[in-house]
Amino acid sequence: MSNIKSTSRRGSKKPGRRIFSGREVGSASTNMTQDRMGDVVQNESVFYSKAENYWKEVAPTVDGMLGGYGKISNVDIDGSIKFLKNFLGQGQGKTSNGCALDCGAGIGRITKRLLLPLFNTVDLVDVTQEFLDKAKVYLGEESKRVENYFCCGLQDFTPQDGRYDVIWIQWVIGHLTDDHLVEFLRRCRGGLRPEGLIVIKDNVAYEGVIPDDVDSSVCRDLVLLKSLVARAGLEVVCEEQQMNFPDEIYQVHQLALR
Ligand SMILES: C[S@@+](CC[C@H](N)C(=O)[O-])C[C@H]1O[C@@H](n2cnc3c(N)ncnc32)[C@H](O)[C@@H]1O
Repeated sequence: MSNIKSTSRRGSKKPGRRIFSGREVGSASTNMTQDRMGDVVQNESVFYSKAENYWKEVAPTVDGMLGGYGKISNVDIDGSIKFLKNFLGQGQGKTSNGCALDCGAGIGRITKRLLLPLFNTVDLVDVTQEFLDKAKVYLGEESKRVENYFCCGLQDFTPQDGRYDVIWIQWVIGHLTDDHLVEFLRRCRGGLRPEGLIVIKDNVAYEGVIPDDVDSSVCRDLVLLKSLVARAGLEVVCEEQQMNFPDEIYQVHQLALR
């Protein structure tokens, strides 16, 4: 979720975004659902610059990060804590609690409530400088355990080799083209420590690729998302749907990748 907004079949919205022009996004009747992202993104540089401009206008608040759905933040974070704790610990196959990377971090909503409580240090990366500036205040005293604020598009970002135990990527993959997402995930593999984990948590379409012209993003179905994950040489080791979100928003899935 580049934002939270409307899905096709049940007319849902995605956290992180409004309903598209006040109507269902990507419903079959609007003829906007596509099979491939290439059909949607015709001009890459326009796709990225439109998204950057969109986010520059968004308030640096939890509600802004979640497209007016700030009320779901607690449920989201609780679900993420439960999911992530399955993998953390000491010993064979367990992921350590050294350093995490928050991708498309925004003001640090996830860093504050999920990552800083579980990891010794956290880095943030986001394309919007204003959000990273706000994060330094929003994270308060605990911001002293943030080592880096990288202002960079994920399509251009390379995590430092072997630095991270967990790379958390939430509500941002829709802002990357298919090829850039695959390449970014490959670079993330290089950024992992032994037994490190990548988590994608995002909106999932029922079928096809649903574009959002307002924030310049897409929502992919699970089949496509998993095919991109596989192209990056990663395996889905656990998958779970986030429950207890409002009915009108997209389904949100969390995928643990190694
Ligand atoms: C829906 S918000 C989600 C923020 C955060 N992940 C959360 O869940 O609270 C999307 C974030 O992605 C960032 N973003 C958009 N396109 C990006 C890109 N290409 N690379 C990195 N960040 C991007 C925006 O600036 C914004 O902070």
